[in-house]
Amino acid sequence: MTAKMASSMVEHGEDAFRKLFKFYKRRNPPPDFNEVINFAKPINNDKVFHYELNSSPLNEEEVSKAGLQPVKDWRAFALRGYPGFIFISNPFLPGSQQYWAKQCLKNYPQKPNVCNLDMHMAPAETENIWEQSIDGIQRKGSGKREPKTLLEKLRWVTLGYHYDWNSKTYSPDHFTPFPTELHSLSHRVAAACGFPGFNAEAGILNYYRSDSSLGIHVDESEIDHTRPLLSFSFGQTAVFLLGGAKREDRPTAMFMHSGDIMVMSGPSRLLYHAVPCIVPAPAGNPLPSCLSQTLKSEPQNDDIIQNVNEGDWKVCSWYLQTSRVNVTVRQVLGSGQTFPNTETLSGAAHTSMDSCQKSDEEGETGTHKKRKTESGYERDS
Ligand SMILES: O=C(O)CCC(=O)C(=O)O
Ligand SMILES: [Fe+2]
Repeated sequence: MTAKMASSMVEHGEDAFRKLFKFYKRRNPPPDFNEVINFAKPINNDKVFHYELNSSPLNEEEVSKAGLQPVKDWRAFALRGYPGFIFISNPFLPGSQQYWAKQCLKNYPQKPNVCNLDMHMAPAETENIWEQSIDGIQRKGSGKREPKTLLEKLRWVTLGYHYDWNSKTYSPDHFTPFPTELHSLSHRVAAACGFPGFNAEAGILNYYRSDSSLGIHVDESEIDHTRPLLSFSFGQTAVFLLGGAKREDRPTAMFMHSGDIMVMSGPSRLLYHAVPCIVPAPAGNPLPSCLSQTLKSEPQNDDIIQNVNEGDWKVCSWYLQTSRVNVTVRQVLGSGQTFPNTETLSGAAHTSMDSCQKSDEEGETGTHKKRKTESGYERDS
């Protein structure tokens, strides 16, 4: 292929990744999801194989405190051609996803964490996103058109080292404590996947409404790429596209359901990926059944998982009937590593900014891109 052909393909959005991204993003008529790998169903795909996890570094009690089944019962998969990529099909204990979903919707958007609303609202106005939204949500049943609540306007939240969407860097000057319970969950999942000592230092929560998408990108801002990137999803199902080391490589499509965990490590740590769409919920079944389950036994005081009260769950389940929350957890620095000096950082930022702008979906109105704006990695909603 000539360079001219390649650049014309990019201009017209015709490379394999863009083509598939647009295919799944289309709403009318809805796309055919036949080719999308569904890890929740018996696998009949040559690309997929069972992945053996290592349950020995963890005891059952430890994982159950975080709301996870014993590691030996997890259904973990790998994909041929993607070494280091691990997909764990909902390893959560019945009822425990409610706790994690509530943390994502009620607690993690709270200060000192940073969210998209902070970009154009005064700190006092984004102090109580949850409380401010409750009244509006309760009025919604009245039939009158109510304005969008802050919860519905939430697009992203950052934790720990707060990712700077403009410079595409983390900085030691912009750090707040990483939530301890999410650190514990991540540490345990990473250990089961062969990464003991994982240190959760940065988190990005993405809030997807039914028409949201996330553009093609690579997560390369972390300083140490030998540590895995973990991803947890709650709520509606998404189509996830996992591409190659080159932006235009043809991706593999898979469903990410509520409770699923993805680990991108080794050679897969720096692969291009995207979320072209949220899959419409089946008629009459707006909430995935794993989110309607309740805990089998009363949580103990030293458990991470706690009961979610009825009022809080009412709000969460209303929101999740039309939304998906994804949490990615990252270790930014290797052990003993420190941040490079600012000079080096700003140089690196320029390079990645340029490549990102070239590679994004021009003409896709508002698709959520890795070049983050106030509204997220540029999304549709
Ligand atoms: O929502 C997802 O599944 C992916 C999120 C993601 O790629 C990111 O936050 O970098
Ligand atoms: Fe990502």
